[in-house]
Amino acid sequence: MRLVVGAALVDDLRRPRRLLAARRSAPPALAGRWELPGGKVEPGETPTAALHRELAEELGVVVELGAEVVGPVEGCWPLTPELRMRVWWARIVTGDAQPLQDHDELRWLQEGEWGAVDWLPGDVALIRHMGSTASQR
Ligand SMILES: Nc1nc2c([nH]c(=O)n2[C@H]2C[C@H](O)[C@@H](COP(=O)(O)OP(=O)(O)OP(=O)(O)O)O2)c(=O)[nH]1
Repeated sequence: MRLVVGAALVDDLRRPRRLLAARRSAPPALAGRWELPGGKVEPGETPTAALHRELAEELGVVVELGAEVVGPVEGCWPLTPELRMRVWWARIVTGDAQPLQDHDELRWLQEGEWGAVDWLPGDVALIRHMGSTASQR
């Protein structure tokens, strides 16, 4: 089982309205679908260090992490039989997010429209959960 980390990048950690979605450019089976920026945790790396590294590589940003979006399986969100993801709310503190690596488009989704893009299948339940918790704040 491999651990993936992802960031729910939002405009405001206390009252999230806009969420950043990233469109994958590869591999062909996943290209064109939308995901949270992030990636696999490398051996010897902590999950949050991996997340900061991936966000710098993929988007060119430095972020502040907020609370973890705790998933239903040992705190994780199951993606595939081989992959699980841990997710943190996050806010950009330095930089302007650009699709530098792995993505060909970024989109800030407005409040109430977080489900409006074609998310990877493993993300659908997570995005629905995040939308409902965000709207309760
Ligand atoms: N980053 C990210 N990956 C996701 C999400 N949902 C989802 O199913 N995945 C899957 C897609 C990939 O199979 C896997 C993440 O691997 P990746 O290929 O992005 O990781 P990486 O950048 O570290 O790349 P590599 O080491 O495999 O080259 O998790 C998501 O929301 N964010």
